[in-house]
Amino acid sequence: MSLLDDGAVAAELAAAPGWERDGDAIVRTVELADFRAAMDFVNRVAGLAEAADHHPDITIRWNKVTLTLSTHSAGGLTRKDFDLARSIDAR
Ligand SMILES: C[C@H](O)[C@H](O)[C@H]1CNC2=NC(N)=NC(=O)C2=N1
Repeated sequence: MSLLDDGAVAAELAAAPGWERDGDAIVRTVELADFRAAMDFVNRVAGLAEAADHHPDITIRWNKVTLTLSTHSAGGLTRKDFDLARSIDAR
């Protein structure tokens, strides 16, 4: 999986509202109704991550879930990150 250059990252981000670049990663925080809803969301993300064999870093703070995506094997952002971001956003 090849790294996206800055222009390609900017174009992908423009089509992925809610996601922001943070260095070699993209980050999104989703706010749910409460902790249980946050856990349900995380479990849906887990299913998508396993299906894609691509796994976000996940931080849970009561009703807020922060997802951080980067392709560790490539050392930065690839299509895999944006493909997973889109599939998460479709839920
Ligand atoms: C063997 C397996 O395909 C790799 O370890 C996968 C698993 N999940 C992964 N997730 C992420 N975010 N980056 C990776 O490079 C990665 N590699």
